[in-house]
Amino acid sequence: MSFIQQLQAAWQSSDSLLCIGLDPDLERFPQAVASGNDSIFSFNRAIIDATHDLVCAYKPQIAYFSALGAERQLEQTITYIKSTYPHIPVILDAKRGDIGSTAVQYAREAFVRYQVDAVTVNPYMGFDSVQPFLEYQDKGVIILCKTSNSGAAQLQEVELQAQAQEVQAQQSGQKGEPVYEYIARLVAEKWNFNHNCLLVMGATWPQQVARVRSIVGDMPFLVPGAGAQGGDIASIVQAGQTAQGNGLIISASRSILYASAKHDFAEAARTQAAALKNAINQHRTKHAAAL
Ligand SMILES: O=c1ccn([C@@H]2O[C@H](COP(=O)(O)O)[C@@H](O)[C@H]2O)c(=O)[nH]1
Repeated sequence: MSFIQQLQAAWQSSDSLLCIGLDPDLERFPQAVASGNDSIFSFNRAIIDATHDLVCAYKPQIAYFSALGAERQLEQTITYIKSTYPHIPVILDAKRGDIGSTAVQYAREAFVRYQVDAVTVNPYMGFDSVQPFLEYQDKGVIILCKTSNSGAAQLQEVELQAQAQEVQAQQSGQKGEPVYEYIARLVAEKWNFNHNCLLVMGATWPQQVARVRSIVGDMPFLVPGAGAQGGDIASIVQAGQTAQGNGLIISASRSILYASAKHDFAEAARTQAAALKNAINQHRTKHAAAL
């Protein structure tokens, strides 16, 4: 089964577009969890068990594990999801991008070592840096397009103009195409030959999400920035959903993981996740509960 098919099945069975980001930060763990062995895995497992019926995906961010030398606990977390809730796709947020020979190793790291279903990739170094990922036809390759952070505008909003037309365009005051739109077009028209590409579109940019939706058709978007970064749920769902009422993997990490710093953290995470799932569904034109 391809990643896109797996995602469609997960959207349908969970009736949810919500993804929970697994960004385990020891300093924010409840004391009883932080002091145990394998505390990162124990924390993640409690969150996963409390929320598995509310999500269409989980998204571990690799830096939170590798910074502590806790790759073993990342493997344990992924294996736990795959063995206990095999219908839930796992997205590794790694934002890899390097020359082709190194990209081959990054793709192996994600898809062979960690066995995840999809990985985030930075397109800045061009096609040869993304190609090794695209060759894993049944895996998802989620390419940064318009990221959720405020600094994203510094590069991704820069307007491009074809050189021959540049002077004419400047004279007429005509605007060029922003970099993020160019990336969206490039991915949709040239890189998606295996039908395994998705785009990262930050929840903090609803206008840009609507614009890119009009360029790439039904290509799914990973939408980080709901929750702690303040992305507006109504605007993002209205801007990004497809005619089928899906097309979005809306991700939140800290607002769910750290809803409580006490012994009831997993229960509090469930309450937050359920509220976010329901808020998203309120703005979907079509979803299972409404049919
Ligand atoms: O554009 C992007 C791409 C990735 N991220 C990642 O998502 C989570 C967001 O965490 P919150 O606590 O929900 O803010 C984090 O792992 C980022 O590395 C992003 O924020 N924006």
